[in-house]
Order: sequence, then C-alpha cells, then structure tokens
Amino acid sequence: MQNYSADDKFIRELDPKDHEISISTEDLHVFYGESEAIHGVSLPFERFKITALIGASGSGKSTYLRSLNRMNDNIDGTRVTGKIMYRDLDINSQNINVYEMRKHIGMVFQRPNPFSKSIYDNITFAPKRNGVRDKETLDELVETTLKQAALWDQVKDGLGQSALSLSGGQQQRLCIARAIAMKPDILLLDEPASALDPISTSTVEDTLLALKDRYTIIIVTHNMQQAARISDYTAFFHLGNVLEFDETSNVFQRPKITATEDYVSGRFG
Ligand SMILES: Nc1ncnc2c1ncn2[C@@H]1O[C@H](COP(=O)(O)OP(=O)(O)OP(=O)(O)O)[C@@H](O)[C@H]1O
Repeated sequence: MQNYSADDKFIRELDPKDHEISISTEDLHVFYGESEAIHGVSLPFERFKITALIGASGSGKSTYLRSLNRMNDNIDGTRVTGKIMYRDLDINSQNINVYEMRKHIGMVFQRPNPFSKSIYDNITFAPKRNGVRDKETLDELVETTLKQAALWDQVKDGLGQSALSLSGGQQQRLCIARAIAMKPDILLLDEPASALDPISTSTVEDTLLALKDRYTIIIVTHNMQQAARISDYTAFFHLGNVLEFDETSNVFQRPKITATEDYVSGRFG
C-alpha cells in the first residue's frame, strides 16, 4: 500500500450556526495496550444526518465507532484519551454513568444478535428493565419501533414468535427496533448489512434513510456504494487517522486528498 502522509488531510468544519452537532470527538486517541489504533481524531457529527465511516480493513473505523459509546471500555487494556462531547458533556470522563449514556447512544452490530426470546420481548426487554411496566405503553412501543424499523407489517401477527425464526434482514431490523426502543438520540451501526443479501441490505438502507428524521446515524461500512447511497457525510479512515471528512458527494466525486481518491476508486483496500 502506498504511504500517505497523515499531514495531508481535509476535515470540513461544520459551523455550529448552520449545523447542529449531536456528538463530536476532539483529539481522540485509542490504545490497545501499547499499540495506538486511533491517532487523534477530531470529527463533528451533525444531528439528523447519516455519517459514513469508510476505509480499508484495519484503518480503525470500528475502534473509533465503539469509542463513541464507550464500548471499548469492555476490552481489557484499552485506553482512550481526548474528548467525546455529547450535549456539553465529555462522555469520555470518569464520572460518566456509562449505562445511562448508552440509553442516548445506541448501537447495532455487524451480525444480527437478537435475544433468544420472542419478537415482543426483544423490544420490551430493556424498557422493562428500566421500569416501564404498563402493558399499553409497551404494546405501543413495540408497534412504533417495529414500524420505524419497517418490520411491523411482516411480524404484527406473530409478535410471540421467536426472533430467531426471522430472516437475517428481519433480525437486523429487529435489532434496530430494539435499539430505538430506548429512544436514543444517536444510533451507531457497525457494518449492519454486511452479513445480509442484497435485498435485505436494501431494506436496511431504506430503514436507515427513514430513521434519520429522528436520529443522528453513524455507520461503518465497507460498501462504498452504500456510503454513497445513504450518507450525508463521509469520513475516510487510513491507518488510524481521518484523512478526509466532507459531504459524501464531495468525497466520492471530488475528493481533495489523493489517498481518498485512490481508495474510493478502488486502487487499494
Ligand atoms: N481488541 C483488540 N485488541 C488489539 N488490537 C485491536 C483490537 N481491535 C482492533 N485492534 C487493532 O486496531 C486496529 C484498527 O482495527 P479496527 O477493527 O478498528 O479497524 P477497522 O477499520 O474497523 O477494520 P475492519 O474493516 O476490518 O473491521 C487494527 O490494527 C487492529 O488490529
């Protein structure tokens, strides 16, 4: 792979007067033991927009995404420095209640991972743990989240059936419904369609496009057509740095940095 300089970068600034920022990082570094995987990344994520994180395998996309709701805390030997600003709070600081914070910043993983429970129970599990008991409220939550995840029509007559009996694409949309049942502001998705066939991928993409009216969405994807199709902004990761961050149409059609151009035109990766 050609060696690209991390000094050669273009990061679009989003003026807070015109762009409401949901979450941002400032000089974020992530270390696995002695090894530094993220080298000081500063990025803003605009509210009610989709931002795609792209880059070759090992460039740090998942590590960065996981740090946004402190999932890296679960990996022994991981250290994260710098700020993660969410509503004037640095959620990377010690005194943050991580459990509470994750209610605001939900996550959907690469492989659909529904609980081995009914469709209904998958969605109501976390809200019930948070004290929601009223059956009518729970029924309504199940209906609205499944509608938002574009799954309601397919499952409304079988809410008691096991989530594991659903197709992969349906399971992933159920996981999206489960994540939004906690009413987060931000949804983090780590390659949510990479294990799915093209038709399921397309329904998941449509679901995300419909969800961006209510949520700020940050998605890791290897699929550049997918990034181009659904995202408003794209960040290009290379060896733990972000070399380019801009509106998606610019990144794909008028990249400012050679490394980005080489990557999006398939010269490496
Ligand atoms: N749990 C871990 N322990 C140690 N090193 C890790 C761990 N997870 C990731 N890394 C290293 O951090 C770097 C970034 O990995 P990461 O998975 O974030 O990249 P990625 O861009 O998401 O890759 P992919 O597209 O293949 O998922 C790599 O060098 C990887 O080997």
